[in-house]
Amino acid sequence: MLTVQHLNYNYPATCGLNDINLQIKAGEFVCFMGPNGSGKSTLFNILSGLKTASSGTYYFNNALIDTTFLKNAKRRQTFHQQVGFVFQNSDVQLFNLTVADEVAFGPKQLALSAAEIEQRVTDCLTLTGCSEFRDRVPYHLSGGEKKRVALASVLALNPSVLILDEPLSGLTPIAQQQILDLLTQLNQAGKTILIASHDYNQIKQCASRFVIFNEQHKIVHDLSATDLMAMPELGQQLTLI
Ligand SMILES: Nc1ncnc2c1ncn2[C@@H]1O[C@H](COP(=O)(O)OP(=O)(O)OP(=O)(O)O)[C@@H](O)[C@H]1O
Repeated sequence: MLTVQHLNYNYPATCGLNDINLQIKAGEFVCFMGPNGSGKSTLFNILSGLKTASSGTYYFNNALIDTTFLKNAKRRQTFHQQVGFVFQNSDVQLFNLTVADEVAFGPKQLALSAAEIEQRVTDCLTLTGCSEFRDRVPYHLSGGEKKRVALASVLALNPSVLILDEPLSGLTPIAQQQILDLLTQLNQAGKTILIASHDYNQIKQCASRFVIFNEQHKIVHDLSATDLMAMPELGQQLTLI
């Protein structure tokens, strides 16, 4: 479904990603871990089409996602429908005056009927437990509520892949568990989930695969949750990241 080959990304003064190779199949739940600045957000920006690689290739469902692909408005829109991105900072993502408008924003770009849009909004707010604050200003919500609204707004496009950049950071344990339960439910319903997290003990309850970066912006481990569980020393290292 997603194939990345020899991918590099260079910021003006520093390396962002260093020869990344990755293949992700539909239905996987993959957790990306690594020290601060190791490249997780940079990779997520590329996988979600917000940046393009400096070199190397990224294929989504056999389409090469490069600047030429992303310049085509129709293809770009279809791609963004299929690959949803929940940003690390919800305030960057939420810009509408009400929660309901926020969730309706994506479907409105798809030329759906008003009834279909309302149905999607209601369904996504229910799924994420946000119905009770549908008329509130997103900016005034708590961190956990904002995160669930951001997720609802992405789900409203019904993407097959969900990419979430540290969705648990800054949330209370209860809010974290709500997000994890929701992601598990979405994965069981067939969504492919890619998540960045610093909390191995928490994420190991739901991820089936772990991709670990090092400080040189390279992938140093790519292994199943089962294989990782058989490596207690590595598991211990991950709890310290
Ligand atoms: N906008 C930017 N301009 C210049 N350098 C950047 C920019 N964004 C990231 N970098 C650099 O690219 C490298 C990878 O950063 P990235 O944000 O992808 O790491 P990360 O693994 O997501 O980190 P964290 O866990 O702290 O979120 C780092 O060296 C970082 O300083």
